[in-house]
Amino acid sequence: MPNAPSPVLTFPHAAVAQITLSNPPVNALTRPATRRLRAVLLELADDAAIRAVVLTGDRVFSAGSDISEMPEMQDRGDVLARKSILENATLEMLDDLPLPTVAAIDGFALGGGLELALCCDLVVADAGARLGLPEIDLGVIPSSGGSMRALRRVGQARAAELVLLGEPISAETALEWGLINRVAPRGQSLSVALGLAQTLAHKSRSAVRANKRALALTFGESPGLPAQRALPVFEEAFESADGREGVRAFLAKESPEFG
Ligand SMILES: CCCCCCCCCCCCC/C=C/C(=O)SCCNC(=O)CCNC(=O)[C@H](O)C(C)(C)COP(=O)(O)OP(=O)(O)OC[C@H]1O[C@@H](n2cnc3c(N)ncnc32)[C@H](O)[C@@H]1OP(=O)(O)O
Repeated sequence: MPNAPSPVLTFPHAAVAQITLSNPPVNALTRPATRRLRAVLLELADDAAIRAVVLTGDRVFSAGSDISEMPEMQDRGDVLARKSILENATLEMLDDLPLPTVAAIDGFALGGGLELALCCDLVVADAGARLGLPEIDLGVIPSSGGSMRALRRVGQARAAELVLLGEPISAETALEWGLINRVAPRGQSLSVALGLAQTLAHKSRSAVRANKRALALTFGESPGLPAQRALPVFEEAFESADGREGVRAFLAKESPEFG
């Protein structure tokens, strides 16, 4: 998808929209891409012809937030605050979209990439894909509700393993844990996701909305609210000596030396 602004919006089937993260080589999530995703979500929410959405990545899903953007934010709290608010609001928009959403994960979904995928109603991963929340190895935490969304899906013990060990898990383990819905044969996650989206596109629009709202209410509040409460925790870790060391070391391709 040369030159198309990421994420790229296409319409593979009648009533189905496909959003493709496209920022080679790892589809790192940049602030411009976040703003574009917001615009795309607003467009789809108002498009009566669209009845289901698939979110995927070009070749891989995403390695998470663009770490190269981070040093500036660690020096400028105002930029960090704007980024955090923008990202949380964007993920909540995806969470609350009045359309069924399906994530198709190929390669890996790490950090903010997994946080993004977990905002979708259903998640399909390619066999052999890797999913994780490795922010601890940068000296920080998932900042946009990934911990809370993972906790809702897999429970305390396994969510703690994801965020404290920071080690990616396989698609098969993610399915066993209840983090995702389907493991597709290699190379088929997108086609499986599009198949689910076509089925969902034939459901009652109002009943889909009501069922999404009922699921969200079951937990008492949108995952975005605890994420907002956790923002000070994220910002403190992000601006700490270890947060700076984690980002520095990654960009320098060195092992971090945490305090
Ligand atoms: C459409 C946008 C919507 C946005 C919606 C809102 C945003 C939601 C997110 C909000 C989240 C906020 C808090 C979240 C924070 C994070 O996500 S922190 C980042 C977490 N991710 C990681 O720690 C992964 C780091 N990368 C890796 O582990 C590996 O690179 C890999 C992905 C497993 C790939 O490994 P490998 O195949 O060996 O290739 P590499 O050589 O390591 O990498 C290739 C090049 O890509 C660069 N790169 C990799 N990851 C990132 C990254 N996250 N940001 C920026 N750049 C990255 C890497 O440096 C290499 O670059 P070059 O050396 O220049 O080739």
